[in-house]
Amino acid sequence: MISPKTADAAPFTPKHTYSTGTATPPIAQQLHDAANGYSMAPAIDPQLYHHQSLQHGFENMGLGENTTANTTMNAYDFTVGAPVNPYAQTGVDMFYQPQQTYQHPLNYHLYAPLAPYPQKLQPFQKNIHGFFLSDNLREELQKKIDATLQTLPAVSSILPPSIEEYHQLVPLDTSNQKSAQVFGYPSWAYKAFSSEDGNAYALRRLEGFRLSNEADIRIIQRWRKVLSANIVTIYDAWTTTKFGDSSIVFVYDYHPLSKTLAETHFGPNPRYPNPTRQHQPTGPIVPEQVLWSYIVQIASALKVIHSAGLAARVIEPSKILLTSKMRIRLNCCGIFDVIHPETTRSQESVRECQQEDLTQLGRLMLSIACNTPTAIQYPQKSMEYIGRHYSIQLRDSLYYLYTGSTKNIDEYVKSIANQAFQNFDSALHYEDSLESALSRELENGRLVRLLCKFGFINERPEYDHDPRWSETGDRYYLKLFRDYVFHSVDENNNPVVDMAHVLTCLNKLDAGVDEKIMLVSRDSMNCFVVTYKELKRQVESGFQDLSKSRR
Ligand SMILES: Nc1ncnc2c1ncn2[C@@H]1O[C@H](COP(=O)(O)OP(=O)(O)OP(=O)(O)O)[C@@H](O)[C@H]1O
Repeated sequence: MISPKTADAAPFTPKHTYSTGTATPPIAQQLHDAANGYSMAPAIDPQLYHHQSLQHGFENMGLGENTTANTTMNAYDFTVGAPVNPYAQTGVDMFYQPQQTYQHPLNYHLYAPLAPYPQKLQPFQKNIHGFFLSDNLREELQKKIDATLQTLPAVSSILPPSIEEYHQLVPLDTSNQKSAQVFGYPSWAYKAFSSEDGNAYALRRLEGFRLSNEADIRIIQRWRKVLSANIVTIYDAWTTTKFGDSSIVFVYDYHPLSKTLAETHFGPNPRYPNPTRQHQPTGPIVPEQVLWSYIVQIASALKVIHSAGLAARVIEPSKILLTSKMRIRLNCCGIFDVIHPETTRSQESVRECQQEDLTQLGRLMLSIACNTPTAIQYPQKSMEYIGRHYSIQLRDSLYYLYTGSTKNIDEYVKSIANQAFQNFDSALHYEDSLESALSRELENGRLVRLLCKFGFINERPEYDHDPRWSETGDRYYLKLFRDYVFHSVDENNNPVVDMAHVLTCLNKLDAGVDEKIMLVSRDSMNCFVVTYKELKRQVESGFQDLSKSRR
């Protein structure tokens, strides 16, 4: 449960800043403040500013301790964040803005969207997507959370309630027909929660496996250190009899809602359906860009694995996970090294396995490009097909791989460097769009806290007889402000449901800006001109009063 104290978080107090580089406000601003009857906010002390603004972030999260004016931390103690003047040594720094002229603190009530801008809008236009995550991304993330938290009480009678530190097992397999094709043992995948850290993990169980030598499992310690964005990280392995047989279980990161490449390309609902459903290559359906992206990502994983003196040995369509948009990861790494330890005992056999990884990569990509898992059985036809529909670079690259002509991963990575750069560029574009999406959510947590305070204060029955809330009382504005924000009507008396208006008003209230608004009484007989600053003061004092009466 979130403590009600969270709403107690220190309010956001922007300070006046002026670009003259001095602490004195411009005359126009002084007149404006005087006319409004407000005293000046304290001038910025550069010694304090940086620390305060950092601290402010924590306070706003309801986590911080109060800062005091005696803080002695020097803003320039922070090497990161202090701007560097590139002209300082050359004597041509007159065009370089000194630090004091930056407008600090930032105007938190203003939204400044980050590129890329999907739609061109006029400066005064805003749409709801400018404030929140896109529906698609939100839905995807929410579904992932749902899948992570899902439990299946119905299976609790079939599966053990816990194994080692893991409990609440949920089967991940999409069918209960198990083949032993890949590992030689039927394998099962489960999601489970760890009681040590509360996180979800994927457990991979090989049914009927007996470990003959305890030392064989130690290789997992080496695999734990193999970290790559294209590998599902492994954590642990142990044998167990809790399933009613002798099984071995491997613990991996859980990636909710992932699909294997087999499910994606050859499953019942393939992403690029083969129109004839025959084991023959068909039309150029999988875009070449997708193929290169897979190749580059798998090559990147292999580079890390081979550099660690290991071999992947699971370049199989059913053992590669598509964990989000165009993101693939090698799954089940390390299992073969435990169940067939003989192949890891000499450098020569490891090298053979590494060579086999490259051949398997060629076979895998051949089958995906030809849209059929059996493409490798017709190498001639498949290559002709690829030659007809894809670039020469792709055709040659696959040919060298699956025929075993590529000597090692380093050589291969060099040969696909141009594709790796393209892939890198796409990844950076995607990162930009995610960062832009993140910035839209930035202020929303703050607004929720403000709304909570507002909810605590407004329309409390015990205020009914409080003179401060009566039509002549000083809190009356808050009531009218609530009407102004949420209950406006248009000229035809229809409700105005405008999220942008609500968010803009709340942001200005939170920042306590000097802007004035006109509030009209419910009977339209009176109107009041009041600043957000004044309203903010009233929200704070209303909330403080409530908090005091709580104690
Ligand atoms: N680490 C993981 N995180 C999330 N989901 C996973 C993870 N590992 C596997 N899965 C999911 O579990 C399901 C079963 O995976 P599995 O590797 O057993 O595939 P399979 O097609 O059943 O292969 P096989 O026939 O070899 O068992 C797949 O849908 C896969 O996406």
